[in-house]
Amino acid sequence: REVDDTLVFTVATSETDGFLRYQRSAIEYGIKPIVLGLGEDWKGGDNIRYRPGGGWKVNLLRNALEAYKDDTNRIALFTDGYDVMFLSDLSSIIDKFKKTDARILFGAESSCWPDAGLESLYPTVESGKRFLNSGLYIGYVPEIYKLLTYAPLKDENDDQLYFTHAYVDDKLRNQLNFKLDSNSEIFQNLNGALSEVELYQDSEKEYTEFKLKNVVSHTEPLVIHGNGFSKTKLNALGNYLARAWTPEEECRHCRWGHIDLQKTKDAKMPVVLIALFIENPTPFLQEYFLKIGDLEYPKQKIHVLIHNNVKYHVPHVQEFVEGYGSKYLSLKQITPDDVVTESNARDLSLDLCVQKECDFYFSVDSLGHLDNPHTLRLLIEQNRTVVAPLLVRPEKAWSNFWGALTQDGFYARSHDYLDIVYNKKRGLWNVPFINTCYLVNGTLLRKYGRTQLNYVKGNLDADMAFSGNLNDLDVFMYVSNRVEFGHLINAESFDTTRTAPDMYQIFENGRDWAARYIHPEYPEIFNPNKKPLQPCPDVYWAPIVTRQFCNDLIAMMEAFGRWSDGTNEDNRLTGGYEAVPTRDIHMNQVGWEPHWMLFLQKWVRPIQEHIFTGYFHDPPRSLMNFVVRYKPGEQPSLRPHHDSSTYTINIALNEVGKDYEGGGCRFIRYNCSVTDTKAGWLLMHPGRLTHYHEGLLVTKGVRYIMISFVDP
Ligand SMILES: O=C(O)CCC(=O)C(=O)O
Ligand SMILES: [Fe+2]
Repeated sequence: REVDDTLVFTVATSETDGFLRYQRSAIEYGIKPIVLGLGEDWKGGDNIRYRPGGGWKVNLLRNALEAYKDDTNRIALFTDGYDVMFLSDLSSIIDKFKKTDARILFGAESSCWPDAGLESLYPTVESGKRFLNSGLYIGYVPEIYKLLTYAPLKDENDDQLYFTHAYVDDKLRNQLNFKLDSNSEIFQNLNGALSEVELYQDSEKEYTEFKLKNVVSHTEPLVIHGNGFSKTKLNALGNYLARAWTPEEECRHCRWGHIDLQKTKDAKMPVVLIALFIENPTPFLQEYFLKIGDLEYPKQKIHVLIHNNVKYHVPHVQEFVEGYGSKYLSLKQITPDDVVTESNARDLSLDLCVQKECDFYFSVDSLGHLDNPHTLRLLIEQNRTVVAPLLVRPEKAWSNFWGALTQDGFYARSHDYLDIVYNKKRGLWNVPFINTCYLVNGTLLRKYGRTQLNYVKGNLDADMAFSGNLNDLDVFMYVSNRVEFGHLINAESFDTTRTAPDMYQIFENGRDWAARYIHPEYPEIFNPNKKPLQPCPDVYWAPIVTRQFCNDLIAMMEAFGRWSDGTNEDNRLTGGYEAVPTRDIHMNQVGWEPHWMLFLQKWVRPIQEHIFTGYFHDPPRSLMNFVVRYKPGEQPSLRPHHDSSTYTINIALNEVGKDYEGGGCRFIRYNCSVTDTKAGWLLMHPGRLTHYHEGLLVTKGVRYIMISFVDP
């Protein structure tokens, strides 16, 4: 049959990511291209725009067609191999070709290249594109053979120019019945036509798939060519086309090449170099390291390199190195004292990976929290040259990839960016820019030396330089959101001149703040099967914050140090007078009032609503929020009083019996005391009338509590 007799040719010297995509699209539509040049050195010259370009392609094809040159009815289809995808089966392509009545049909484009001087020789067209592109063509073998032999062509000469000369020669064009596919009935060259193409869902077949339509010519092209500067667009379209992603089956190309390591013995697992970069002060760095340490992957297969550029973080790095360092195959540190730039450190880490004969290179910046301990294994199993786990700032549209680029290489939003970031679509996405965390196959590092693959490119930041260089090398960068991998930290307002700076991160990094500072048993108070603890009548008792919270809050106050003097005069208050003074520091004195108010709203108010039912006040109001210090010789107790509050919370910040002796709170009307307070637990009680109370005598050590008079 005609379809079976049709010869499909491409030229590819190596199996680049683009070539694999080409082959997969061919398999999808049952097309079996003959690949010319595989494994050979490229002999087609340095033709960037039409790579792979060059006369060599033509000469290879001529040799391959020699045997068929007299087959009058045999058809041959030629496509480039690195930047092409099939969008349909061969019979549709042949049907459309036959309708053109041409014996040779080339794809068309809007610019006359490489010799713009030939423009005037081109015949005009009724509609569509006027100029020839040599990336895609089809024709009957005898005519194609004549075209390939009409003049001599050197390997390094330009093939497009060669074909153009033939086309603009009226006699030869007519003799060969040589036409251009000006309206993209079959061939869509993307360069210069980016705004003409759209994806659409074709639901006519057995199942829905994404197809391409040209909205200018109203055609549905069957082969697409991401020539020249349009390759990022082809990469974006390629996430859907050729059934890579379908509405029914979602990410079909996720399964291509996927490997399974779940049953692989530890000793057989690939060797990974994990490169950790702390380039700027970063909140929640201890948790970042814990998550690295918790990755479910044999540490005996992991080399670690840490580049820390921040003095403030030296103890955090040290903690990780002491806790985990000896478990890894090796661990190397570049410290702030070494004064190595980010790009240099990153380049060095690639070199180290090669030196260590790594199978994979895994880079994780301090902003990337890998909450999923399987991340490393899952990314290896995905089996791509470069793949990043999607990381997003919680609740924000800020992520570690860009879906599209502007002309000058900066961020542009792609049509599906938000769908991916919000996980409305899950899959594996070929994108032009990634950062923060990614896995690179070690073969890539061995294929390209550090002069080609590195973190330097003009004045660009290291991450943009790396992505730019990968783009230049035609290496695909995938980002995966097949599962949740983790999230991004926001370090924009992190101020390490403060004491306990992470405590101030409740707004920017709320999720991490809560994970570190909210007591893990906080939710228990809402457990319907449990009765809230009530040590005295209408005095409730519940865990709310962690020990770290308590320690950090004390540290903040002690670093500030200006405890009130315990007299009745208090110029911090509007009236300037305090009837029952304590030695204390207010939250607003350490710049922590807004943070505390959010804490009251998010974690204290729900307890109040749960316990004292029917009272609602959201957000809670509180003018008096302070830490009290009791100690013998200063102020060891507090005389009986009412609080000016609807309800009061009183959080113990340190431990009786360890940090101090005595202390506690006595509710006089009930003759009931809470003396076995627990650090991180709050007492909640009404402020007035019934709950007349006093602070009991501290006999030894220092007692700290945190007080708020809510809704005064
Ligand atoms: O020492 C205590 O636990 C009570 C403190 C108190 O009542 C207050 O600061 O208003
Ligand atoms: Fe009080």
